[in-house]
Amino acid sequence: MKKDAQIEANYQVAKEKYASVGVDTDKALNQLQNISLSLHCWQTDDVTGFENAGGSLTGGIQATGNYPGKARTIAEVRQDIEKVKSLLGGDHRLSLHAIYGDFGGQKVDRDQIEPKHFQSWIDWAKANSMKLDFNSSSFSHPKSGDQSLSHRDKGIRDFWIEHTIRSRRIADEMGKQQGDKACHNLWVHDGMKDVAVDRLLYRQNLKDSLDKIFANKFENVKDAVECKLFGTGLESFTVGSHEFYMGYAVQNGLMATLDLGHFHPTEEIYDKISSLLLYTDELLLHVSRPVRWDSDHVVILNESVTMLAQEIIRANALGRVNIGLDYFDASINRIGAYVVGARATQKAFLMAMLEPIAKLREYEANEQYFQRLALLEECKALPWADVFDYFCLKNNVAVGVDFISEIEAYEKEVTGKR
Ligand SMILES: C[C@H](O)[C@H](O)[C@@H](O)C(=O)CO
Ligand SMILES: [Mn+2]
Repeated sequence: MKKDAQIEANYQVAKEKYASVGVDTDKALNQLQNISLSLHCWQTDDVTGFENAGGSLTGGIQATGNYPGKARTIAEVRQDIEKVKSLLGGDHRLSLHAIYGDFGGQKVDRDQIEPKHFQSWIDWAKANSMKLDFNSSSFSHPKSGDQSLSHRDKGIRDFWIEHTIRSRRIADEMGKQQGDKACHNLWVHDGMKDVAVDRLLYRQNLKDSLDKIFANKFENVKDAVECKLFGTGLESFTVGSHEFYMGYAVQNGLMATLDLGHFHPTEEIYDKISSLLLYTDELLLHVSRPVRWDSDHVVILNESVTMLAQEIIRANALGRVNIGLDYFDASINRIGAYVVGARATQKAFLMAMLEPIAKLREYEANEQYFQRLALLEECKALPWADVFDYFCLKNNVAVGVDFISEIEAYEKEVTGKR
């Protein structure tokens, strides 16, 4: 049998198997088609950007490894993203950091960035049927130090307030031109390496800076604030903790950003979804993979991601969750890393959408807990991978392991020559 015909035949068998437990695979495929991941531009170049290409990455984050082929120019970042896009079914967004502006070789400081520095991105995104999201960048700058928006020095705080207001304005312009609100994510690394005694002061400063930043509403922006447990070199105190930002988001009608790597090592973010969504309209996710710390390993189909997707689908919250990716691995082929993580996220959502949720709910309501557990276990072995292959086939993107050779060819022709 020809390969495509085999995929179709496998899908028909899978469809029947799922139908026997009350699941409509065609419906799940339609839902998956409409999930837009926000691809993070920084996987292409190890969070370097175009403001200070020779500078080091600061702010408690690290991209480890030195695999050849890192993107060095805007053209190369775009070329890589176009390649990634060609290997993913569905329509996806791109999340840009403020350091990725098209500065035309000029030195433009962070408190000077303007929408015009991102116009070529807006045009490129439009030409590639992508929508944009945006992030202010507090790291890798002489004024970053250990604190930015919470610094004791008002001059430093004002610099970062100006940067963040400008970043929101850029997101607004993106949202306006693409006819769809852009998510703006605010994460700052602020903290201390050793015991802090005046935690309240720094948190008051951060709150005051946020009040100034969010004093204006931008019509085309969905604002999010991202907490963190700690950064490297800032292990003892993080000003923007989960409680801090959760309180701020709820009080001010913003989104909280949940990054899988920003919590205690055994803490899972899936269980935060149904609590947070009782108090905020929407959420932003940073799908990542922590290994012992916020190491930003490539996302794989692990329990944290499958449980997160399940919780979102079970809570009927797909329309209230913005799904961003956030990992950067410089030790393996970067495009391969990008695609593995994005596909793993799509697979997790598909698996969640293929759950026989009505039956599981019925068991739970009847206190039939053995039956609930048994069906959950059986679901793991249902042929979801055949449904995913069919999704790729229908989208005309590489099926199964075929994307490996496509990425090898891209390495040979493009990234390997950089
Ligand atoms: C580039 C960063 O990873 C990103 O802005 C932020 O979301 C983060 O997760 C920092 O740890
Ligand atoms: Mn993040």
